[in-house]
Order: sequence, then C-alpha cells, then structure tokens
Amino acid sequence: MEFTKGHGTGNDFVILPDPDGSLDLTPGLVAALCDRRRGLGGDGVLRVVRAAKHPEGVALAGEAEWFMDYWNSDGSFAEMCGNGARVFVRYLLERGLATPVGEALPVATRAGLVRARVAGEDIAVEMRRPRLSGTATATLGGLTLAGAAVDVGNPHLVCAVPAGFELPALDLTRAPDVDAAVFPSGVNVEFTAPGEPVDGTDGHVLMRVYERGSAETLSCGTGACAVAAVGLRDAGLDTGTMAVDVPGGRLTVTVTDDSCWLSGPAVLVATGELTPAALRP
Ligand SMILES: N[C@@H](CCC[C@H](N)C(=O)O)C(=O)O
Repeated sequence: MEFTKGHGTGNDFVILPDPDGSLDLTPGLVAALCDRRRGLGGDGVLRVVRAAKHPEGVALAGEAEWFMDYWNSDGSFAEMCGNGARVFVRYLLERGLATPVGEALPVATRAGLVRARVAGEDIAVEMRRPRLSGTATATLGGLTLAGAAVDVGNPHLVCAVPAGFELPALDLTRAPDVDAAVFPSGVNVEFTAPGEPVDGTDGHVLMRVYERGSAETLSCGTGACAVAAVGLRDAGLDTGTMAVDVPGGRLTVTVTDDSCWLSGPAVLVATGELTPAALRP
C-alpha cells in the first residue's frame, strides 16, 4: 500500500491513495498509521478516493472528481479539515490527478464542496463562512475561560486567554473540559492571544489548539477560520483578513460575505510503501 506524508503548518497527515474506494480503512488502522512510534505518525489520515466511489462523496460527484475522506488520529471522522484540504489539493496537483477548472479546483468533503486555488507557494481553500453560535466555557488546569462557539463545518470553541497570560504556558497535554451538553459530538478548542499588527491584514491573533480526536496539534485550519471570525467580530468587522499564528507557522484567513478563505503552505515530504501486516491496530 502506497502512502505519502504531508503537512500544512505542521498539521501532519498520512495520505492514502484509494481511487476506487477499495481499501478497508478502519479506525484501528487509522490509529496505527498515526501512531508516532509504531506507525508513520500523523494528526490524521487523508484518503484520496473518487467522489463517485465513496458513499459520502457520491452526491457531489458531478461537481468534484475527488472526495477527501478525513480521519482524526484516534480513528474518528471529522466533517472538515482545513489544512487537510490544502494538503489534499497539493497531493492531487503534484500527482497530476487534477487540474484546476479555470483557476479553482473543487474537492468534495463531508461538509460539502470546497474550492482550492494555488496562491504562489501556498494553497488556499474556500470553505463556508464560520457561524458564531453562542458562548460556552473551557476549563484547563483550574483556569475557566469563556469562549465563542463557532461552526466551520466542524465544531470549535474559541477562548481568549486573560491579558498578560502567555499562551505557551498552557498545559495542553490533557483535553480541556467542556460542556458535553453544548458539544454532544465533541469540539476543537482554540486558545488565543492578540498579536502585533501585520501589514495588509485587519488583525493578528496567536493561537494554540486542542483538537477533537487528535489532541494538541501544531496547527488547525478550521480553527484558524473560527479564530479569525471571532477576531473580526471583536474588531466590529463582518468581513476582512486576519493573520493567525499557530505553533507551526502562519495561516491567513479572509472572511467574505458568504465564505472563508484559508491560505498557507502545504507540503508533501515523503512517499513510500506500507507494510500493513506490521501495523497492529
Ligand atoms: N486540523 C484540522 C481539523 C481536523 C478535524 C478536527 N480534529 C475535528 O475533529 O473536527 C484543520 O486543519 O481544520
């Protein structure tokens, strides 16, 4: 079985080509692949399958040739992965599996169709406009923070740390406690602090994230979109561009009237052959 390893701002993925959807991908196999000691290591798996060959992609097969079958490292599914979509598109382009129609390349996902563009060295994907849907709290090491619940296709809770609190001081080796009644399917929790002004943007935010199904990661694209939407709201803006710095680098998010563009580097680092029998779920 062939694999490719790639990442977007340090959010890393095992990419499995499976055009006909014939691979028996199970939660156990995904977790074994993502194991950083016994497997390849990754925050998640991206299975590259033709939309027409995947039950959750077939409805979009008329609009997109490929379906991004995204799995978290614990073997759970997620509706959307922003960095994953950018790395997925890099893979399609580098393997010659797709060429942009006009300038945009459509990809089917569980959260619907996303469109991608090559933006210089970067890949940008257009997703739904984040929806702010109320408030909730996250508790971490005795610190309880109020935050904004945001739907980016997948669920997020964006919590600003108190002024003077250093983001690196947060202990994200454990999942923050959240109200399960508010987030019955779990939630990705972003912690934010203000950054210095960045030219050409409406704001700059520093972020760390504890991802549902993957623990702390170096970056989360949909999380950056959620953070940008909250930052724009706090600045009294409905649309605009925010720089979001994550431990793995910088993402740029532009929220428009009806969508959200996520832009940043997307890199393929290796391709090889798996030994499936040695991967013990
Ligand atoms: N890292 C991703 C988000 C992956 C899914 C998330 N863990 C969830 O369960 O919703 C991104 O770049 O958006």
